[in-house]
Amino acid sequence: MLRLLRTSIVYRSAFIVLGIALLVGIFFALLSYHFSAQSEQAQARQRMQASLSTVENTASIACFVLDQNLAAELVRGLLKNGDISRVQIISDGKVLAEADKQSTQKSETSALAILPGINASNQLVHEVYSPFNPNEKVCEIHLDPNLDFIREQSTSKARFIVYLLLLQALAMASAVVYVVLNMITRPIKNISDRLHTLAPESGDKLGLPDGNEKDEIGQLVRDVNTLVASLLKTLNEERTLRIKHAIGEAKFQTIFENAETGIFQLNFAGELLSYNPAFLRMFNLDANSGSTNIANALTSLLEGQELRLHLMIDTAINEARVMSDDFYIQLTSTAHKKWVHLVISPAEDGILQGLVNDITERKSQEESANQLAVTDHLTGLNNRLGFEKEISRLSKEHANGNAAGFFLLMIDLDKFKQVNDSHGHTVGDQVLIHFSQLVSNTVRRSDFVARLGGDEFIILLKDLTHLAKAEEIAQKIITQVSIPISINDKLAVQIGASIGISYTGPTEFIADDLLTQADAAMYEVKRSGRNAYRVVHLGGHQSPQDAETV
Ligand SMILES: Nc1nc2c(ncn2[C@@H]2O[C@H](COP(=O)(O)OP(=O)(O)OP(=O)(O)O)[C@@H](O)[C@H]2O)c(=O)[nH]1
Repeated sequence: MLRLLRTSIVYRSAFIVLGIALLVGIFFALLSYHFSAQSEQAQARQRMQASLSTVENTASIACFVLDQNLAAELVRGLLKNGDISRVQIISDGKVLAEADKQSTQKSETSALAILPGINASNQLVHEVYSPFNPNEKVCEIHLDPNLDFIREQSTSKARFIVYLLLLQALAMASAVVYVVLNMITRPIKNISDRLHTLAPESGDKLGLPDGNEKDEIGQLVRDVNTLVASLLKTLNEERTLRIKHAIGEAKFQTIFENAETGIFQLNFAGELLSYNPAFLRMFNLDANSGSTNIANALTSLLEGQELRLHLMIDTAINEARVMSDDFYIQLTSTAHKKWVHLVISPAEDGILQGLVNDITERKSQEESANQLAVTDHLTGLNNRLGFEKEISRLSKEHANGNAAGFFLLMIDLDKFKQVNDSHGHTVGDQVLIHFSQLVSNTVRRSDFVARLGGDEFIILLKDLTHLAKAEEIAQKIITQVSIPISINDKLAVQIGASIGISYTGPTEFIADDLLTQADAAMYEVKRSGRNAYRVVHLGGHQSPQDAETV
């Protein structure tokens, strides 16, 4: 029952209407019962008065002559009136005649209780006057109302009204049920059933219920159709977007997986969060390398360059910009050094994204080009540019306090012009090549040899503080260069070398002084007869051990 009330508008509305009708009916029944009791009592009094009027004359005579029989007859006659329960005729304080109905006394209390508008005090007392003298009272007639009778009368009237009201309530409830069922519930149920089977994707719409086209239900159906159409449109748009998104994702996934460029994400500590296969290939890693090794691949493989990497990360985060730099990686599995170009940019919160490309080939081409730029094409030694770069590098090393002292030997060949003049430039070239090999074989691999131009050479004897060793090398060169050089086993040419030697200590470094003074020393040798060496005494500068001027 409760479930029906909860789930059915018909039952609920019928129940409510019936309940209200019953309450209203009970209220009006009580009201009508009260008023009908009042009116019944008044009518009873009128009827009693009417009965008295009919016996007025007879009573007057009976009292005047004190005829008890007539009085008794009168009393019986009056008692026939259903509204009267007891009759007394009293003359001069004595009861002339009296009679009552058996049940009157018994039910008086209950009748009083039921009928608040009627009580015993409603006794009707009628004075009777002499038939001959209208001013002479001869007796009184006391009539008690028959309360049971009056109650029955009023009750039956009230019951009739209650029945009528109940009938009306029932009729109203039925009407409400009918109206609600036919005008509200059934159309709504039809709409609901239709909605259950509706296939909006095929363009289905709810039909307008007959007779409801212009009312609220019709409006509801139109609104539902509009809502369904708009939902369908949104669903279609979302589906299209999802498909596009899926296609896009698949494309990007393919690019991500197949790209030759390493793509990765890392956190601010430089730990990898995600990476593509190209990234693993680039760093000679694979799925078996272990997650920790992979996560730390960048920082561990860029050993010695972590500072630059973290500087890139910090700048990318703090200045929100794209940072890039070249790094080399020394892979354990291969002997060769690999060069990578790293691009890092901030992505989402706490995450950076990056690209890494293998630039080993480009780097080696660059290195070849750089090498070519600093190489003397005839002898394969460094050229003037190479020398200048080396001096500049050493200058930085000294500035950082990372350098030891070294000797600079400025060499100019003696009588080389004659070779050219006598045997031609080709022979001169061969002499230059011979000399460069001679010098290269005399010094250590870590020393630096350059041809500044023409027949001018320079040697940097690095990490050397013993002048004796420098002098020994200078002397060795002078000795060896003075041995006639055989050209194609057909010709022997004789040259010599003048050498100026300067020195710089581990801390102080003035490149121009070093070169100028070595040059000056070399010219000094030239002036003094050639084919010898001279050591510059660098006053004010730290002198080499056992320094001396030769
Ligand atoms: N074969 C050849 N000769 C060169 C080259 N570059 C410069 N020369 C020549 O080298 C000579 C160098 O001149 P000098 O140093 O004055 O001649 P030198 O005979 O050695 O004179 P001293 O140094 O005074 O002994 C010149 O004749 C230049 O033309 C080169 O690449 N090949």
